Amino acid sequence: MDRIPIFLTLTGGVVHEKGLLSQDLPPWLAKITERICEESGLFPSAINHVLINEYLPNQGIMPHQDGPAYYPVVAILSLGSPVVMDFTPHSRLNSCKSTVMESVVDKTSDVKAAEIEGNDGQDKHQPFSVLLMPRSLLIFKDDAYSGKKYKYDNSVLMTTDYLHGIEDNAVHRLDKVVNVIEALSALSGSTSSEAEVIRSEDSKTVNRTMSRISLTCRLVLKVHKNLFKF
Ligand SMILES: O=C(O)CCC(=O)C(=O)O
Ligand SMILES: [Fe+2]
Repeated sequence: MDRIPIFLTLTGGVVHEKGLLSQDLPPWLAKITERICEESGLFPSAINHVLINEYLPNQGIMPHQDGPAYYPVVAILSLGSPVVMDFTPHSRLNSCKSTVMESVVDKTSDVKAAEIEGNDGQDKHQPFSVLLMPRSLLIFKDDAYSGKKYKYDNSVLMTTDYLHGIEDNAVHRLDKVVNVIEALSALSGSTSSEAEVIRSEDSKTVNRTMSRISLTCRLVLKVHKNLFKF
C-alpha cells in the first residue's frame, strides 16, 4: 500500500532541523503565494516554502501533523482530481475550537472565502473531512492547545490538534465532508473531473479517475540564507 505521493518537489529550499536553507521561489509560484498571503491575511510574513505533490488516483497521504518547523498555518492549492482530506482529532485532545477556512478560486480568479466550522467548541474534536476540488485553496490553522508552543513576534501560537490525511483509495466517501454544497456550487464549468463529482454525488462518493497535484504552501520561521559558512 503506497502512503507517499509519487512525485514530490520542494521549492523555496530544504527544511532542515535548524531551519530552512532557503532559495527564492520561482516567479510564477511567488505570484500565487503572494496572493494567498494578501487575500488570507493569515501569514505574518511571505510564504517561503512550497511542497508540490502528485497523487495517482489510488494514492493518499497518511494522517499526520506538519512539523514544528512551520508557522501553524498551511495553504493547499489543489489541481486535477478531487479528493477528500480527512481531519482526525489527535488522541490526547480534550477541548478546543478548530477552524477550517476554504477559499475557492473560481474561473474568473475571484477569491471567494467560506468559513467552515470543523466543530463549534461544544461538540469536541469530532472527525470531519473536506472535499478538495480542483482550483480550490484549503487553508487550515488551529489555535488550540497541543502541548507545543511557537513563539513569533512575542505571540504564542499553538500547533494543530488534528491529524490530516488522504485515504489511498480511488473512491472517497463524502459522508463526513463539511463543504459538499460549497464545493459543488463553486463549479461553473464542467470539466471532466468536476462532472465526475456531480455524477457521483448521488452515491455519496468521489471517483478519482486521474492524478491530483497539490501545492502545499507554508512559512518556515527560521531561515538560513547560506548553507555554508566560510
Ligand atoms: O497534498 C496535500 O494535499 C497534503 C500534503 C500535506 O499534508 C503535507 O505535505 O504535509
Ligand atoms: Fe500535512
